[in-house]
Amino acid sequence: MAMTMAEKIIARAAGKTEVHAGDIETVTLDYMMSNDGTTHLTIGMYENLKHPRIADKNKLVWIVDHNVPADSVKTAASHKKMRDFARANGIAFYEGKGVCHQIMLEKYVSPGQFIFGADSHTCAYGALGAFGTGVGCTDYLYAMVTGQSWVLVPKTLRFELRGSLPQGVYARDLILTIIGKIGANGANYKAMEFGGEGLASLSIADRIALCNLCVEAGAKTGLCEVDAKTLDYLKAHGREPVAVLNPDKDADYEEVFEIDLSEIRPIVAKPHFVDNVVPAEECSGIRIDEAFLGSCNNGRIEDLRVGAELLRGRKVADSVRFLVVPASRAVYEEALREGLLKIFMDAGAIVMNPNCSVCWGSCQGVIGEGETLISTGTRNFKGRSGHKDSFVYLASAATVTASAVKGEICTAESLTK
Ligand SMILES: CC(C)[C@H](C(=O)O)[C@@H](O)C(=O)O
Ligand code: SF4
Repeated sequence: MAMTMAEKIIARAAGKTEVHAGDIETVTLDYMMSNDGTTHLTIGMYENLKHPRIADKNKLVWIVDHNVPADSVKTAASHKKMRDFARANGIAFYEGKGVCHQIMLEKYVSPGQFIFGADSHTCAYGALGAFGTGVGCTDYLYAMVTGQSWVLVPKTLRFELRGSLPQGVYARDLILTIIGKIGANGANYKAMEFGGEGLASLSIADRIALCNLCVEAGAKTGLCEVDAKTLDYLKAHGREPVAVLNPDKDADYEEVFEIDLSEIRPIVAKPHFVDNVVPAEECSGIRIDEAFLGSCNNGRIEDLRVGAELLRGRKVADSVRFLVVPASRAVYEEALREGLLKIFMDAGAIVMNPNCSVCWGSCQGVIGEGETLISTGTRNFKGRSGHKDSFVYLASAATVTASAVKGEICTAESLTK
């Protein structure tokens, strides 16, 4: 029987020729990523096990990215716990090198893999045709000890993309449009699969932004079909695909959405929910105190190029703190080489070290009572980026940068008019 991408990848991980939505399978993990959000808790549980053991240390990747460099004595202690454990057990360990998902995509993820991350946005790995999904630290611990876990094979929503995005419209606008359409629970425990001729027009950076936010519609994972762009990206990063597992033509989808990319427009998600989306123009004139360009969703070199291009010959408004945070050290170095960081600094932005920054909202750049942030981060929940009585709007790199210049929410198009 025909299979979706999710079914094919799970079948491979389960060592079977066929699985289908609704089956429960035991799977072998290809990688298990964990960050400083919860790893200290995992270690605590591990140390209480009667027979602690690690199934395969080479499959573990631990990354300190949320609160790095440490912002308190408490954080320093939990980082130390993670660092010491990683060293003692030979676990790949990164600290201050970038946001976990960006590092995974640059260095580890390959099509066909089944990957756990102790972080909800692990679904981003579908940009490269891998099944990535977020788990809590108890499930992580089980996988770390046994090398295996279980998965209920999800149903799939298919997104058939046509055409290409208009100039000045980005993958962030596309995924916010989709989330607005299906709602924050619209894909609960389902796979969101992206294909169709329009996919070819989306870069790998676009596909990462697309898959990364699928969890904000409740999805178990996001998946893009593997094509020449995927293989080029892998090659450029020195990797081969593990298995190209594109869906069968007559696979069984719960629903198929036809999306004409040329109809997508700049979108803003208003406080305090990601599916609270409106055309960006409807937010015009809302005063902002801070703007953030970064995160695992939009902190790649492509996003920094968009921001820097808009800032050429312009200044950040006096009333705005504009935080620019490359998603990884590789992105930072590339931005440095291309002269983008100089453009940001000359315009008055604050360029910071690669980390989750104010997307996470407990490290740096947090906003105060009554303040408003426009952000390329992933979430705008109440208190997400600072005080419980503050406001977070989500938008593309272009809308965020244009708003930083104007001091109020505006589209890049309105700035250049
Ligand atoms: C800290 C981590 C567990 C959390 C997540 O699971 O996503 C964070 O990265 C987030 O974006 O809210
Ligand atoms: S950048 Fe934001 S969404 Fe991504 S891992 Fe960090 S806190 Fe989570």
